[in-house]
Amino acid sequence: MRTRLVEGVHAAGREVISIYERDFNVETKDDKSPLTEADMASHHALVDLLENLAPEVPILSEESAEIPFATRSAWQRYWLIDPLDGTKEFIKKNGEFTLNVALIEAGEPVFGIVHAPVLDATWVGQQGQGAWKQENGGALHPIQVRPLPEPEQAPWQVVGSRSHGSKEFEAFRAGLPAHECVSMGSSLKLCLVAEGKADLYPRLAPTSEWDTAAAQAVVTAAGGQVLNAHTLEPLRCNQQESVLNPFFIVCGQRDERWETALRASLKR
Ligand SMILES: Nc1ncnc2c1ncn2[C@@H]1O[C@H](COP(=O)(O)O)[C@@H](OP(=O)(O)O)[C@H]1O
Ligand SMILES: [Mg+2]
Repeated sequence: MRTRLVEGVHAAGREVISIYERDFNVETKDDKSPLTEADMASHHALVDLLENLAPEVPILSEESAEIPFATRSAWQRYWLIDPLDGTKEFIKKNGEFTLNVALIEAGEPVFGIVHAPVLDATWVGQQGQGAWKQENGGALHPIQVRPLPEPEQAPWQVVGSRSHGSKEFEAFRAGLPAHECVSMGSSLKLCLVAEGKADLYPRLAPTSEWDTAAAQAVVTAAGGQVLNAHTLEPLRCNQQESVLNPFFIVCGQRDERWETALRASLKR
């Protein structure tokens, strides 16, 4: 099943690339966010894939999200997909966009695939099994989060959005010890933490559950955590009518030094 899912997501990625490499239309959705032909092509390819592989499991996609909470709150397990995360990066043609497929069980992302077709990289995480990365057509290899370095050994690596910063994010950084900040689009930021290339991704700005679920499964299977920035409890899906996430932070380990900076940034 895992192999067929990864192959299917790669096939959807090839459809996305064929649109990326030519001129494409950009529409504006009701929430003012952009939508391209590629978002819809990927949505249809992924829905076909999942309906073929597991017809009994319902699907919630960013591009077909009008399912009332009264219906989906009864779902014990479902697929949650973001066919194209980082649409702004897709339009800017910087390659920093991803296809995202998560399996949610009782609100918890237990399996996830994140695929970046231009970068030819895929991350997979499965609860109880582990996390892996595949790049440049090679085999899947195991990944894990890294221990938080002591600041005198190496600066912490902090990742932030390329297109959606916030004053809370800047306030958080101001309270940290020595660190470097890298900007990146889409769910790739969570994957950087999962593979031990970054230490923290504070997302102190809005996102939706489909933006994070697949990569949360990768991060947690790699030994890290995706925590509500206020409660420091793991993010859960499908708990309420709104699909918006709370502000959150992605980390390898909890540590009093960044928790103090986080509390201070949220009080301002
Ligand atoms: N005001 C807002 N409300 C909800 N989600 C938002 C938002 N502004 C940005 N996002 C989410 O942030 C994602 C991009 O994140 P980043 O800036 O880290 O690349 C977008 O994904 P899409 O590209 O799938 O729409 C979008 O879902
Ligand atoms: Mg998205």
